[in-house]
Amino acid sequence: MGRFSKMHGLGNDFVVIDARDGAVEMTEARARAVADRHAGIGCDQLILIGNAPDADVSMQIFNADGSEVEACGNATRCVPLFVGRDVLIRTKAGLLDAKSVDGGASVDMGAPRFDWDAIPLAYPMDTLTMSASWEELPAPAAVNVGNPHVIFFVDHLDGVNFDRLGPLIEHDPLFPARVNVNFAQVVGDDHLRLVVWERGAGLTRACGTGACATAVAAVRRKLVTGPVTVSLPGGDLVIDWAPGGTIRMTGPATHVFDGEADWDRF
Ligand SMILES: N[C@H](CCC[C@H](N)C(=O)O)C(=O)O
Repeated sequence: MGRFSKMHGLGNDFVVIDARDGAVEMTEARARAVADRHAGIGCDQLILIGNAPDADVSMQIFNADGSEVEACGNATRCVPLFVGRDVLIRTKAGLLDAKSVDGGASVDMGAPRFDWDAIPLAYPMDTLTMSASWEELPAPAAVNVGNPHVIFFVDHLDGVNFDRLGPLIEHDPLFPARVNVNFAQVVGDDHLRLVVWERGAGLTRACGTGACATAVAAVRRKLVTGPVTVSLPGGDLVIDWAPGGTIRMTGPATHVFDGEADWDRF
């Protein structure tokens, strides 16, 4: 039997498995089965916390579709709560420093990347204003914050067909690793609204890396000045970034319940 915690960041929910005392073999199929909201435990992402030679813990991230990915902002804020102290976390995207704050955590998410082949895109392109468009959407920006994001700034979020445009863009061949699709509206000089269609998970109530990527793109386009409040359907995050620096994300983290499961049954 293995211990897990059900946790979430603004309603973006996770099954966090403790693999520090014994390895848990995670496959795409097993991650999908655990994440299944009818036949499994149910989550947007499955998080495996293990040991690391160069950090307090390691973190592996699996989307609900089973795909293993490099970064998850909302889950990163849950790790100090899960471990019980401030932690340095080894991830596929690098070392992340996560510190508990009242009701959540503040995380240094590292430096954003903008080169077309770092997003990645299938061919060279300006990533501040991409020479690509989808139906009525304006030309987007693209940012990698450990994982790939494309960001559309629209005048009004109401009326955007997320369920149709999200998967269409997620799977566009311009994005060889697929992409997280961010739909943003500027509501103040330090305030954004954001809805995210997540790669491998679909519409979620919040996306931490999406908030980071969108705030960075908005600062680059001079649409806002930092620190930026990003209002997602599940609540607000504060993102602080200036050109040349790393991204500081601050926001809630919630522990719901603990459980035990026999992972060989999934
Ligand atoms: N769907 C993302 C991973 C989870 C990101 C999100 N839940 C967050 O809080 O950053 C991807 O495939 O890159």
